[in-house]
Amino acid sequence: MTGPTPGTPPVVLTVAGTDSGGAAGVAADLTTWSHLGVHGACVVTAVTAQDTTGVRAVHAVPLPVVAAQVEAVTDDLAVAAVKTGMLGSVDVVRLVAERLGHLPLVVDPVLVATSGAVLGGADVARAYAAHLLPRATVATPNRDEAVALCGVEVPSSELAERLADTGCAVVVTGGPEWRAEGAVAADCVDWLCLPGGVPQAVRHPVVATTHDHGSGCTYSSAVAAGLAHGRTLETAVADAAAYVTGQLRQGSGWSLGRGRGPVSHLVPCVGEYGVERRRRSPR
Ligand SMILES: Nc1ncnc2c1ncn2[C@@H]1O[C@H](COP(=O)(O)OP(=O)(O)O)[C@@H](O)[C@H]1O
Ligand SMILES: Cc1ncc(COP(=O)(O)O)c(N)n1
Repeated sequence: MTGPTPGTPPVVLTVAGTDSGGAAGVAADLTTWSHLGVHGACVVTAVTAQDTTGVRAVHAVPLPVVAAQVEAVTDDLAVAAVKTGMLGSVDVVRLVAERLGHLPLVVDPVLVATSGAVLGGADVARAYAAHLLPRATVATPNRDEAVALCGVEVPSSELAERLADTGCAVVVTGGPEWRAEGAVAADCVDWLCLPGGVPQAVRHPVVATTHDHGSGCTYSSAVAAGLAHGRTLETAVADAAAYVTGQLRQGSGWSLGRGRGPVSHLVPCVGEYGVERRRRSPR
């Protein structure tokens, strides 16, 4: 059997919702992947009418249409990694677990938007814990989502440790903790824990910005790109933090929208922010 032609990019699939404001969801995933040298395929689970101030309406794509998109992609393309964003229903969580759970899988358990809108209820949180986290390579909840998944308010390091007991690696991201403290700390801290391991702090510089809508989607997509390029989880997580920090910095002087503006999805500023534009996979 012959492999792909040299230079052919790995394929990464997002299963996620759309954000009409272009900050989060499928838009964030595909732009991140175009910067990080992977080809992005997309299965749309929900259409949201959303801007920087909130979510006005959600239309769930019917389950058979979600399933047909999954089939169309997997029948034709060699998917190297999958990333999930807003799944929105118990049925879609189960579908992803059944049809895509055998692939390298980054699960961003989207339950609450930056604006506070609920994008997945308690039943969806339970379905993630029961069906999807045990099959994931890594889950990347923010602190609020980790609390919803665990059902307890404990420090982020402990949330990561508890969730890793479901069988996947976990990164509890730290952006909102920093915002809640109301003061500008020097570092953002994400907590990484491997199953059976000890939580490790992944630190990166804080960016003072109100343009952070979509940062969680951007981060988890960057992790999936790293895995698709064959990097270790630790390297993929560190690279993703560097990437999202650069994109947050690039948009920090912007004034887009009346709420929390989009994280920059423009091409990374290579020299200024120290972010490599593209690293070729050694295929
Ligand atoms: N102001 C910030 N400065 C630097 N990094 C940030 C900032 N806000 C979020 N991040 C980083 O962005 C990534 C996504 O985190 P987070 O904002 O918690 O996701 P979500 O959008 O799901 O709430 C994490 O690596 C987090 O540390
Ligand atoms: C369709 C969709 N997917 C994901 C998010 C979460 O992103 P954020 O936490 O930045 O609001 C969102 N708001 N909308």
